[in-house]
Amino acid sequence: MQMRFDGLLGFPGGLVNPSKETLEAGLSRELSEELGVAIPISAENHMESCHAPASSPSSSHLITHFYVKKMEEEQIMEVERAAASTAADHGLEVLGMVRVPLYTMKGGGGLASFLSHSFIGNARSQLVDSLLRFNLVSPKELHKALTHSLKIHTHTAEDLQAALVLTEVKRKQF
Ligand SMILES: O=c1[nH]cnc2c1ncn2[C@@H]1O[C@H](COP(=O)(O)OP(=O)(O)O)[C@@H](O)[C@H]1O
Repeated sequence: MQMRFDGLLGFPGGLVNPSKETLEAGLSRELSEELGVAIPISAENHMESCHAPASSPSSSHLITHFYVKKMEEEQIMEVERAAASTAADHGLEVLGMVRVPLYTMKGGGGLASFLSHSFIGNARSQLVDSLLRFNLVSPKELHKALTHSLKIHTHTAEDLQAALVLTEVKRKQF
């Protein structure tokens, strides 16, 4: 996945005008810009399509098309290297590629912690669905990780409150 320009986690991709190019050609183009390498995409890689949640008036008419492509570890490492060195969007639209930890540690580190971050649109559900569909994590493990994520989320809210108090003290000083 990637850290987007807006600080949210999401998948590489972008806007495609279907009257100008096919969805797969558009996705390959976007991947070249964001990952720095050409990755062929075919209709077989298509997983699902749905209306994008209306976060802004312009996004209310968008349909998201989700694709998954399996790659060898060496290919993934090549993508990671290119994404940080040759990708046109690096440091602008994309702040960095991130791997998804597929393990959960006792204290909730790993997948549970990863899933408690903030994601764009329904990217979290797309991730969970893919992990289940490709048997990368068992339903039981995922259930445990998500339950733990909810607990981490509560803790994060408390932590944010504490950080907010810090700014209040500073605000009164200036
Ligand atoms: O990885 C993703 N998963 C699910 N939905 C996404 C993802 N990335 C973007 N979206 C959806 O598409 C909308 C437009 O995304 P964005 O503003 O990032 O467009 P762009 O990537 O073409 O610049 C978002 O509001 C969101 O609903």
